Amino acid sequence: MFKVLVSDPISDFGLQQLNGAEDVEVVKITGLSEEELVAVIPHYDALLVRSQTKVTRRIMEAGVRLKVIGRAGVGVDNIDLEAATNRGIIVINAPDGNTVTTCEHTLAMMMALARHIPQAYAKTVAGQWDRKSFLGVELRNKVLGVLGLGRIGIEVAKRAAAFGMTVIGYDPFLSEERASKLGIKPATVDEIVRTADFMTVHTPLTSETHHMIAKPQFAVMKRGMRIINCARGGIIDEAALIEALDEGIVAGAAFDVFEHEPPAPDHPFLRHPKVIVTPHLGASTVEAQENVALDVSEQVIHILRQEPFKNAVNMPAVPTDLLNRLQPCFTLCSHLGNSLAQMTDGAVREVTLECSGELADLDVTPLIPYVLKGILTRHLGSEQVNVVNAMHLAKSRDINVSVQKSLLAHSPHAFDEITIRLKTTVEERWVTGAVLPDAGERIVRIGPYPVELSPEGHMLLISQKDKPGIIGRVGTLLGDNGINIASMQVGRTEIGDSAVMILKIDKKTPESVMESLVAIPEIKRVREISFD
Ligand SMILES: NC(=O)c1ccc[n+]([C@@H]2O[C@H](COP(=O)([O-])OP(=O)(O)OC[C@H]3O[C@@H](n4cnc5c(N)ncnc54)[C@H](O)[C@@H]3O)[C@@H](O)[C@H]2O)c1
Ligand SMILES: O=C(O)CC[C@@H](O)C(=O)O
Repeated sequence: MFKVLVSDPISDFGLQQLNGAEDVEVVKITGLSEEELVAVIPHYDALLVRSQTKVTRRIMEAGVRLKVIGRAGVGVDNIDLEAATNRGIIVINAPDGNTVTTCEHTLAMMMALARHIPQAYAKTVAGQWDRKSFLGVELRNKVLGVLGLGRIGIEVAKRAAAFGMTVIGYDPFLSEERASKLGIKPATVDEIVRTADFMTVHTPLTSETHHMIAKPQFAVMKRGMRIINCARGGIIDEAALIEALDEGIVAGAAFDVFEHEPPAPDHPFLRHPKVIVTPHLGASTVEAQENVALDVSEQVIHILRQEPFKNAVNMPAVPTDLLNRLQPCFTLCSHLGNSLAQMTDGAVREVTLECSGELADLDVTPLIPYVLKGILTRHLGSEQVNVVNAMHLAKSRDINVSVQKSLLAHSPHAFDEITIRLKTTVEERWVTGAVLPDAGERIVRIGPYPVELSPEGHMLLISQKDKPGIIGRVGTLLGDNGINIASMQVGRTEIGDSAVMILKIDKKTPESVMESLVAIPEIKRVREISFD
């Protein structure tokens, strides 16, 4: 039974799939301190959060069973991603579910700012009929500058056009072509601050976007600018903004997010007459909360059941079509990597993935973590290595990883082949595998020797001279020691040259038997290979 802890308020409707799963137990405990989370987390396989819970390294270190952290929303700045990756914990988010909701909140803030709605409301309900203090401005014919044209920024730009606004924008990943299709005029940050009437930010908070709008930008800003931030506190320098408001450079600001949340009671935004605020409500609609909860619940179940999943933040994104195409090869890659590591001596220096057949024309890099997981498990143990941290572990050990097109441009067979080459400090070896249409996973070559092996159980891999009588001697030796041979294959390249003998055996071979096998003069090397 998998245990899932939900530590922030998350839509019950959205959690129904988790609640209904027979193999999952969901526990909801909100408002826990770090200390309290550290105490309870060892019992859980998954943790589901919104933005309140800060998932620290300490919590992850205590989470000995923790496999996945699900963020019901977009931003993962409340999760220590590096710690998660190091510990092999998958972090997933729900990037699409709250896009429109947050875009609509941004527009609501922009209109409230243009027409002083919160200030006018406060005065009206306080009994004052003040029609003079709240002269607003129209959005029509104004220039809106959008910083960050991802999911939310683009939705904002589309709707702003309907108000008759001219939209200019900056995003390092926005091509001229896409911008023109969306009716957005590309501009630099400098051009935006100098020319826009309204400006809204929709970037993540990164070292690059931190204080992206600060003193130097306010110094050249168009007078009367109105600024909206429904993305992340810290993108706009709060102290510099207050100065710019007081100097009359900025006419008003609408903030949903703060550098520190919740802001201190004496935060200047909370009493500035030109600032309107909401308490991080951008994603707070029934629809968005259901969407994000449904998304993360579904993915968490997939991850716990070891099924293919999407939206991992600490793993490269793979398009669904490609994922479906590569998915049958994932375990094969782990098995190939694992068997190769067991047959190779020395410290791993280089790993190469070569594919033939249809695979040769695809981006097969998503297979690499599976190969590395198989290889590294031999030395680091299966508890320490998984597909999330395998790349990180390889990098930190200076292992060079590459993908090459197979020298055989096309597979000699009707199926795709995957070859893994491993170079260590002392030797280079390679194995080839395939997922056969009728038989499933198979190792089809060990080095140059053709074989057909299902990667399971225990095998003895014996390198020998191709001479008569050796098979009999090996069989007798194993039989005398009570080791049953389930099947045997022999591979050779040329008669009388070197050959390999692979014996599937029912149990592990004692060290003394291994020594006796190596003592047979024609046998060059013996390796036992076990699959979990
Ligand atoms: N207030 C809320 O409740 C709420 C809700 C949802 C999302 N958000 C936040 O809104 C922001 C945007 O979310 P999204 O879903 O659109 O994300 P997104 O990833 O789709 O878009 C972010 C865009 O920012 C761009 N970007 C990155 N660095 C930039 C830079 N230096 N200059 C200009 N552009 C840059 C990226 O290229 C990307 O296109 C995030 O910070 C997210 O956490 C807030
Ligand atoms: O959980 C929330 O309400 C905030 C969500 C928002 O900040 C996000 O990044 O998705």
